[in-house]
Amino acid sequence: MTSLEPMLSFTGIHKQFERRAILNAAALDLYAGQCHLLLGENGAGKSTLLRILAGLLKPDAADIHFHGYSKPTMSWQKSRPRLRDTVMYLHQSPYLFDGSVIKNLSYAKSATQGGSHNDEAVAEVLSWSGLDDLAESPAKKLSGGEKQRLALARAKLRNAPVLLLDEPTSNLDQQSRERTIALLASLRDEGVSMLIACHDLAGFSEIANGRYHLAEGRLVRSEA
Ligand SMILES: Nc1ncnc2c1ncn2[C@@H]1O[C@H](COP(=O)(O)OP(=O)(O)OP(=O)(O)O)[C@@H](O)[C@H]1O
Repeated sequence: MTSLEPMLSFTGIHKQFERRAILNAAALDLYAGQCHLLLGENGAGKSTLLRILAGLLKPDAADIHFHGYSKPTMSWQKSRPRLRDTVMYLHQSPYLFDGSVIKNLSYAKSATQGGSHNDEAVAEVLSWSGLDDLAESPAKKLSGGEKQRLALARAKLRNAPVLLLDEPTSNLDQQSRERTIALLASLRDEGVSMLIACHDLAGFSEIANGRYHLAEGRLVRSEA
């Protein structure tokens, strides 16, 4: 599922830390059902950008346009509540609660939909992520790859239209990396818009529709 018009556009993103420009008039579009990679050296500003896009970090300036939404381009501040509803940011090390895998999923669902424990949707994402056998295991004891899959299962439950992922496969072995990438491909095919920060293509090129390269505060886009 692809669409020619972006669902979300950011322009004029500026961010400085201690007078150093990390983002300098950066601009970026996100499309339903498309996956873009965000490439850049260590310290280029990838995590900073993702946190701004997710409504978590205030930029010095940024204009945001939600396509198909009646309001015109808005400032980051005004867009923030809508960004928080639309965009989900997944950390490199997923943040998990004490308690079982299923508790982590049930909580994720109830946070937005008031759902009950162990319902059909939770069972479905457990199966989707290949975590059925670990449903009752403590989430914090999972391997790195299992934690990533749990984070993706939670994201699927929440139905976030946009997912931002910060190095989701770093420190994973080949098999876990492939399983994670397969889940990402499935989310993209369901219409989720994705932006994945990574240092190199690291296996993502097969699911990417295009790339943004961040260097010296500027984002340069290229197609896959
Ligand atoms: N709160 C802050 N205060 C000052 N400087 C910061 C702050 N947060 C990030 N930085 C600096 O901004 C730059 C960009 O950091 P960021 O974490 O966004 O880079 P990155 O591209 O994600 O790096 P990596 O690939 O190593 O994760 C770095 O030089 C970092 O030290």
